[in-house]
Amino acid sequence: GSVAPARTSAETGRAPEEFVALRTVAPEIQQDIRYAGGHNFVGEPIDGYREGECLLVEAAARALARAQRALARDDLGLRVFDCYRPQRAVDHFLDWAADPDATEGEAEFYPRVPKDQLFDEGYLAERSGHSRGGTVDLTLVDADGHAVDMGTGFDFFDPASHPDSTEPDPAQRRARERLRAALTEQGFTPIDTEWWHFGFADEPFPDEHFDFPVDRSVLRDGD
Ligand SMILES: C[C@@H](N)C(=O)N[C@H](C)C(=O)O
Ligand SMILES: [Zn+2]
Repeated sequence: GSVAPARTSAETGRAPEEFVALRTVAPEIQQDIRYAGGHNFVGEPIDGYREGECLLVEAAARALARAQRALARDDLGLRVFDCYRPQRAVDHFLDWAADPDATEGEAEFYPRVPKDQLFDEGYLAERSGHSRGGTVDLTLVDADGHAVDMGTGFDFFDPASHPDSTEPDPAQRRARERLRAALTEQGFTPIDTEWWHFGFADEPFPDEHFDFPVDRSVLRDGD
């Protein structure tokens, strides 16, 4: 008999088999998945985050595990804020950006850049590398597991968060360079606007933007 064609992720609502939970590959990496809860620039849980769990393509997860091991030799570690991001979450960001009355997060996250410029200025993307499963937002933690001071916080959309900004003090700038070195050594590429954002260069799905939910039950081993 004939073999049925493989059904796509869009048809099944499940993740391609390349996706894993970072927790299973690198349980020592801290996770604070901000879009699963209300402490983010929108001020509410973001569409598609059924749980606060870092999902990534396996090659990127293993590269992060190597970065974590290298940093541990200097009593440092990693904390991820976002990993795979469904397209419906990006669409939630777009809807939020179009609503001039939704300004709850302005003081904490974008006090100097008007929200209608966040996409044009490169702080948000209509088609994000996060939806391909190889991109991460993350910071350093110290030996006590506390976040290292990077000068600005995660998702502080502002020129001071540009990795090469001269606004942070020397220790903060060194911390950004340490994070950047740890990630680029393992095959990740930084961007110009956000010190916390890195894309895995050798990604298996360079042209896809997935929309399955953030939920371990969509993974190959999740049922
Ligand atoms: C929203 C922020 N955490 C981020 O990831 N920005 C980049 C540009 C993106 O949305 O891909
Ligand atoms: Zn990002």
